[in-house]
Parts: sequence; C-alpha cells; structure tokens
Amino acid sequence: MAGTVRSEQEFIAHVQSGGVVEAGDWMPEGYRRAVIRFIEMHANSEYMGALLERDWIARAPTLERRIAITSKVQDEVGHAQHLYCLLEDLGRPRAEVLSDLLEGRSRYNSFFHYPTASWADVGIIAWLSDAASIIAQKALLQTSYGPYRRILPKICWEEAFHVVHGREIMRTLLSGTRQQRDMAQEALTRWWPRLIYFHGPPTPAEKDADLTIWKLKGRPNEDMRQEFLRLYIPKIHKWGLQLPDPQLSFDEPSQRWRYTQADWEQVRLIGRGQGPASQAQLEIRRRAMEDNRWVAETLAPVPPAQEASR
Ligand SMILES: CC(C)(COP(=O)(O)OP(=O)(O)OC[C@H]1O[C@@H](n2cnc3c(N)ncnc32)[C@H](O)[C@@H]1OP(=O)(O)O)[C@@H](O)C(=O)NCCC(=O)NCCSC(=O)Cc1ccccc1
Repeated sequence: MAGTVRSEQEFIAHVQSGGVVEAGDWMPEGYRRAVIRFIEMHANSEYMGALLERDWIARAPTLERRIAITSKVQDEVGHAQHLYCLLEDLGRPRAEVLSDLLEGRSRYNSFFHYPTASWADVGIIAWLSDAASIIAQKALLQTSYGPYRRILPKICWEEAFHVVHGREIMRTLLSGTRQQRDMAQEALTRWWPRLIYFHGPPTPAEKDADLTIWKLKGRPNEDMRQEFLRLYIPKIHKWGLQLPDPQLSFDEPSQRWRYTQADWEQVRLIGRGQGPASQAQLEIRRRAMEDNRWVAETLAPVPPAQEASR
C-alpha cells in the first residue's frame, strides 16, 4: 500500500479492502495508540501469566510434568518477547514498557492477578485459560496490523499444545484418588469466575467502532466468551465437574449462556494491579530485573567515545 496512503480516509479504504499495515507505514495516531494498547496488554499478560506457572516448575509432581511446564513457561515468555519486539517497531521501547509494568502504570489480563494454590490450578490455567486465549487470539488472525497478524499463528499453535498439556493434567487428577478429584474440583471452583472475566466486559458496538472500522479487533468480547462457554461447558460437565455459578443456564431462544455478571469496573482495576496477587507478582519481577541488571549493562553497546579510549 501503503506508501500511497496519506489520509485517514485512504487508510480506512485500504484496511477495509483487506490491506495490511506495516510498522513504517503512515497510520492515524489513534490507530497507532490502539495497536500499542492491544499488543502491550497481550504481551504483559503472556509475561505475567508465565510467572504463575513458573512457580510450579520445581513443584511439578513428575519429571515429565516438570519438562512440560518448563517448556510452556518458555513458550509464554517467548510470546511476550515477540510482542515486545512489535512494540519497539512502533516506537515503544521495551525498557519503557517493562518499567511501566513494574511501576504499576500498565495492565495485564485480570486472570493472572490471582495466586495459585495447588497443582490442579496449573491444570486449570493451562487447559482453560489457554483455551480462552486461543479464542481471543484467533479473532485477531485477520487483524489489519501486519506484524501482529504474522506472529499470531505461531502463538495460537503453541497455546493449542498448552491446552493439551492442561487437559492431561486434569485427566490424570480426575482419574486418580478422591483427594486428587477434590483438588481438581476446588481449582475449577476457584478459577471459574476469573475465566468469565477473561474476554472483558460485554462492550457495546459503539465502543468498538474505531477498532472495527480499522479492522483491528476481530470480534466483540461477549461473542468470544460465548464461544468459550459453548465449547468448554460440555467438556467440563462430561468429566463430572461442577461449575460454581448458580445463574449458569443455557437460553434456548438466543442460543447463549447466561452467567453471573461480573463487576466489570472491578475487573478493570484488577487488571491495573489491584488483584490479590498483583503486587507480590510484580515484586518478584522487580527483584529479578534488579538481580539481572548487570547482564543488561554488560551487554549494552559501548558508546563510541569510551570505545576509542579503551
Ligand atoms: C478482548 C480484550 C482482552 C479486551 O478488549 P479491549 O477492546 O482491549 O477492551 P474493552 O474495551 O473491551 O474493555 C474495557 C476495559 O476493560 C479492560 N479489560 C478488558 N478485559 C480485561 C481483563 N480480562 N482484565 C483486565 N482488564 C480488562 C480493557 O483493557 C479496557 O480497559 P481501558 O478502558 O482501556 O482502561 C483484548 O484486549 C484482546 O483480545 N487482546 C488480545 C489477546 C490478549 O490480550 N490475550 C491475553 C491473554 S495471553 C494468555 O492468556 C496466554 C497465557 C495463558 C496462560 C498462561 C500464560 C499465558
């Protein structure tokens, strides 16, 4: 295109006809801000989500599970790494993004602001939150921002493998002892309401209008949540697990699941660092950044003046 696009009208015509936008192309400022907002929330969620699971590497019950969870954590951090690179290309340096995250100026998905309590939580996180995230990410496969669109198939592919890893943890627990089955049920009871928040509030179409015209956001939040519920409630029931929501019911006329509505303002605040484990998790990251600062400093390019005097 894109060399020829110089106005918002031409830009909209370009993306509406299926054109993609590259980092160096002209784009409306609002579009640039929205891409950064989207990718930054995604990147931070991958990064902080990995932290929840990292805690369990040393506590995995078998060697095979330890290898699998180590590799999942590596995948998630890898996704964050790719996404932070996309932000750099848009003029948002990684150091700035990370310092905003650690200083509590940015956000990540509310799902990852809670503490884990047992190995069964690891199963639920991998099985169900990765499933929810695939739905959100598949909705972006046709997004107009080219670099994001090109990295998403790899991310979705890896998340699909994580779902299998989580499902196998759950299958093992559910075919185990009474205590293991109870652990699985307790984990589902704990995480279910947070899964309901995962795709965000049921936003009115007007709020998504720009994102839709720009072909940036693929689907309304509620549609994504309904797809998740449609796919996973039958699987959960098939395994004999109980869902803790007394208002959960299927509405035949609309073909939609009804569920207890969240306090969405509260969910937004949790995403901004007010969750029960937000500060503890950010503190672990802060300490790791401090401990490893010498590596970044050692690897930093030497300014030419210092180089000459060596
Ligand atoms: C759909 C949505 C999440 C939100 O749509 P939007 O159009 O952006 O927002 P909308 O206007 O609908 O909302 C109004 C306000 O509410 C905020 N808010 C909304 N939802 C949440 C929430 N859940 N938590 C907290 N806040 C939330 C929202 O920011 C906005 O705040 P603002 O008014 O700006 O202050 C979108 O960003 C998306 O699809 N992102 C890409 C995919 C992605 O990020 N995936 C991440 C998971 S990666 C993963 O899981 C892999 C993994 C698995 C396991 C372990 C490790 C890793």
